[in-house]
Amino acid sequence: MTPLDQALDEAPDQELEQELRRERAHHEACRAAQAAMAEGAQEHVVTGQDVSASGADAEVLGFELRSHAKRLREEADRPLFFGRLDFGHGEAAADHRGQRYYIGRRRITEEVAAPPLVVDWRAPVSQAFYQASAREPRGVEIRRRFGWAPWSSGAPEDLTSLEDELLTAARPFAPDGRTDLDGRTDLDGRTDLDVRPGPDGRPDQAGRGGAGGAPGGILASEIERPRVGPMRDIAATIQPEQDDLVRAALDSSLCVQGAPGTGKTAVGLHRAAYLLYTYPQRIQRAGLLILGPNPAFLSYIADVLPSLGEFDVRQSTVDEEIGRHPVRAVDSERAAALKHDARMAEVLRRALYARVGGQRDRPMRPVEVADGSYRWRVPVDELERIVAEAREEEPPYAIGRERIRVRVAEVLRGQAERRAGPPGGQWLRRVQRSRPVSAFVDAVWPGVQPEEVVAALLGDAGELAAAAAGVLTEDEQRALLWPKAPRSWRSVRWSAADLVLLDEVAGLMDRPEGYGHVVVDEAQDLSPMQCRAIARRSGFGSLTVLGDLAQGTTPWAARDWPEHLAHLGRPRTAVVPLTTGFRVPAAVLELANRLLEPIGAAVPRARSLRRDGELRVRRVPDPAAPDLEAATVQAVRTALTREGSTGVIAADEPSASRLRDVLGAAGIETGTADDMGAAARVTVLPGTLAKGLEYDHVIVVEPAAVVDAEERGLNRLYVVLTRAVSRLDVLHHRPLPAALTGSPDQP
Ligand SMILES: Nc1ncnc2c1ncn2[C@@H]1O[C@H](COP(=O)(O)OP(=O)(O)OP(=O)(O)O)[C@@H](O)[C@H]1O
Repeated sequence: MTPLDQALDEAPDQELEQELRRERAHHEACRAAQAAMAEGAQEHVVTGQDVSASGADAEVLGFELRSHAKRLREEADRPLFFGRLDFGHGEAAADHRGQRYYIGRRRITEEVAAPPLVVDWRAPVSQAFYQASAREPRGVEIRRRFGWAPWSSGAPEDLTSLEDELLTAARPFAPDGRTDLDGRTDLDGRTDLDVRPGPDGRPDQAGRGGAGGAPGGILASEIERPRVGPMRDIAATIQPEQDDLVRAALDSSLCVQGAPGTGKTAVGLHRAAYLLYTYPQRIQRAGLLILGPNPAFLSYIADVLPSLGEFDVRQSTVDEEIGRHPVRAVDSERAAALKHDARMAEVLRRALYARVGGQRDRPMRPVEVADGSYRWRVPVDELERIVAEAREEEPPYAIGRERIRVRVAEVLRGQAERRAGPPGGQWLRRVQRSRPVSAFVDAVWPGVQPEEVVAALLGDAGELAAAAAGVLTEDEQRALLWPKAPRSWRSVRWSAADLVLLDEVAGLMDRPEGYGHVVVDEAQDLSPMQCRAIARRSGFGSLTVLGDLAQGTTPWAARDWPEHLAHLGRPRTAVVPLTTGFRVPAAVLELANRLLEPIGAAVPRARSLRRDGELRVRRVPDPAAPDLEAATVQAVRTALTREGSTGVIAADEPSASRLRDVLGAAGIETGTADDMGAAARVTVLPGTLAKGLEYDHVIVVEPAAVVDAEERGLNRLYVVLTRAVSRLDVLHHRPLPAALTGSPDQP
């Protein structure tokens, strides 16, 4: 029994009604304050435009204030809080003794200096809302959760229920955890509901790891609500072990190994919002980047941060980040795998630095600079020393060039100084840029483009052999070589994997400006070379790495975290498991978990919080359907009789588009994975795009074809089967993959 059920059981209805009325009144007050805040922001827009110093300033300031005002207005009809904390009077309550706080997505105040009507969920005091338990109440007497009628933009919010957990009891609980304590609480004379500690009378239900037990009523209905459209935030129901990750300090990098549906993506996004709130200066200066696997996934998660009040976060894919050129060529599987191999980093480094020192057939000559009636001269042995030293220091390539220039000029300055006293800064700059010095720099440390280096390497067997000696076998070198050298590096048609190589070389030349924090989702799928590209972009910042080794589907997917984290430049990062599943119902998870052994990934299994799911496995033809297409139409029609979204997942794009046609012919409107905004309730997608997404009802068509479609087909099937929130239909004509039926209790 949930606390609310219990409360309803024992508290007279009118008492609950009265309490709801009081809370609605508080919400009205918050609403009014929020409207005033929005109005204030609007006034700032006007004054901001008037007072700013220049036209350009006015434009920037005006834009920012306008967007802030607009955001506040847009949030106007959303419930403004989801929780409440009533602190007790004991020592543990510290500064919050006797205080009551409402917790919401945004801070709301009547005036700047007044205590807030609603505290931001990310504020330090709000942490108790997520972490306090009967075992460790953190000074909290009552934690209240609010249940709102499903909210949709434009409709007024409606508070329909509330649920209290009594964390500090007046008398000790009985040894079996049950108690007949009344727990009557009277805070400020405002709360007079009879509430008993925890569901089942168990005081520690809300204890740490509470997510492993049966969730309470409001949490359960949040987890089990039907899904429609894009992903939503979980600020109201973050679980303690998720909260630990969300609130980890900015300086520490994290790696989360989490089974499907354990909330990795949700944790990553809420962590981003937390960091922006907690370290505004550091993060806003350096920026925060969220990396996802593909545009369909990015459009699925796009609304979460804005709904938490954060609009200025870059959400992108690795391919987009390193996309210096459009992709206009396709590699063989072998060549692509080699280009993504970590050994390429060394080959490229050698290829670039092979240019340093000048050409062997052209001996070095002294550098001579004319200066009025003088002629200054740097002899060859000195020049050789300068180049050797700079090379040994291994600076980024572009900096190496400047170092040579400065040091040669320095020798010349010494000579001039001995003759005529210290020359000025202008003299030095002129010498540094003089033609003989520049010609020397160009000869011994030539300026190059990354494209030039990569094209020369892949287009010339001799150059590749020199750079890859002892690193790649001859056979591997042959697989990498282009069939014919391009006429110029400017005309090369680059493949996706070539862009990774170009980024590596660009990174050797200049360190890219890094982000303050990068959240990397589906990180198991990155290649070592992609990991290096991310490491370069987070040099002085930290990383949140989210993934699941069992869901690795690329040819280069990670098989263990420590090695992968080393490629990401964070070798000693702790790997934290998440195992409580919030998406996939137990019956479905049990089926999917059968794949874990044949997949061979050493990962902890998920335990589902959901008991409500349905799983149907149907072999076609059967009396009701002559083939898979007819069975799919039937399954979709049944799915449409229920609430929520439906995803039809086929092995590849040709089969998905055929199913789209068949469903269209049957009068069923369908959408594709990347049009989140579309009205269609049915999405048809290939297995390759299913990663990270979820649908209430999933229909998997021909699992054996999913397995056959690619090298890591079993991993792909594991991903595909774990997309279902409530119901999974498996339709097959071919026998099911043995890995699924292997266990005695066949589906
Ligand atoms: N604490 C929570 N309260 C309510 N819902 C939650 C909670 N944690 C996760 N969820 C929901 O569970 C679902 C799965 O979460 P999410 O997509 O973040 O999992 P994931 O680990 O990234 O899954 P996958 O590996 O399959 O991509 C989402 O709908 C998310 O909103």
